[in-house]
Amino acid sequence: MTANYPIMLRLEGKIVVVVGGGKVAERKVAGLLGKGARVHVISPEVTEELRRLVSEGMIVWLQKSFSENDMKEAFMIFAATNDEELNRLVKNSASEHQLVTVADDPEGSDFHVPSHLQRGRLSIAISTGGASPTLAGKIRKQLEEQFDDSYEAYLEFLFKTRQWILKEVGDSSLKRKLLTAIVTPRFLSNENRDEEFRRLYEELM
Ligand SMILES: C[C@@]1(CC(=O)O)C2=NC(=C\c3[nH]c(c(CCC(=O)O)c3CC(=O)O)Cc3[nH]c(c(CC(=O)O)c3CCC(=O)O)/C=C3\N/C(=C\2)[C@@H](CCC(=O)O)[C@]3(C)CC(=O)O)/[C@H]1CCC(=O)O
Ligand SMILES: NC(=O)c1ccc[n+]([C@@H]2O[C@H](COP(=O)([O-])OP(=O)(O)OC[C@H]3O[C@@H](n4cnc5c(N)ncnc54)[C@H](O)[C@@H]3O)[C@@H](O)[C@H]2O)c1
Repeated sequence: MTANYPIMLRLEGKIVVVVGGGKVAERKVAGLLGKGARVHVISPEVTEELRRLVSEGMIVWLQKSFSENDMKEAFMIFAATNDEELNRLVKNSASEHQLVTVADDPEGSDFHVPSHLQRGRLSIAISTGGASPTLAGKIRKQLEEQFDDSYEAYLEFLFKTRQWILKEVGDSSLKRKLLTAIVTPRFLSNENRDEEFRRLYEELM
């Protein structure tokens, strides 16, 4: 088996085409919301939830059967109909430069959607390479407990404080000590991180 290459994609302004409007399409669309993508759903029928998103202007629905022209501008394509042959046609109609995932053919897909959890700037993705999406979901739930909501504020502190250290601290040994110290329990579970950082800085200076 050839290993997959994991990346975090930025979809701002990109057109993402979802062919099919059923339960799977609905889940994939849910994962795309808030990522800046322009989502186009191509399907004669869509679920109630997808209709709601259309009426709120969150996604565009082309109420029709799939044709090749529908995906000319697409950066990324989800073939998610309940028709195996049609899903394969979608894959074969795409250019080599378009990323296509086929809902019922992991081996024939360019990428898989991983299970995912987000805590502000922290993003954790889990993939089983198509072996068991259920296991991926189970691991996500375990990680959601380990990395709880408090990580969002902690990551903001790390971001801001790291930027400050990189800009203000010239001495490379002190810089390394500070960057290591902020990633310890002393800062993870602390209400007054900024104050604690000032104390640490004075200790190490
Ligand atoms: C992670 C997640 C993301 C998302 O969908 O956003 C996701 N599937 C999720 C759930 C889920 N999917 C299925 C079940 C029913 C139980 C079961 O079959 O296990 C459940 C469980 C549920 O519903 O809870 C059925 C299923 N899935 C695929 C097939 C086709 C096949 O295997 O041939 C079939 C059989 C269809 C049939 O019955 O014929 C294929 C794919 N599903 C993937 C992703 C990609 C591989 C990811 C990986 O392996 O890591 C891949 C390859 C392609 C892709 O879609 O990108 C999301 C978990 C969210 C979470 O809980 O966090
Ligand atoms: N990848 C995954 O995570 C995953 C999970 C479960 C199931 N699946 C597979 O995904 C497929 C879809 O499952 P589902 O539960 O969403 O099915 P569904 O029956 O709920 O939806 C199918 C959708 O395809 C649309 N469709 C049918 N013909 C079309 C055409 N010619 N052009 C455009 N749209 C068309 C229908 O209107 C409908 O909206 C199945 O093959 C299933 O095996 C994948």
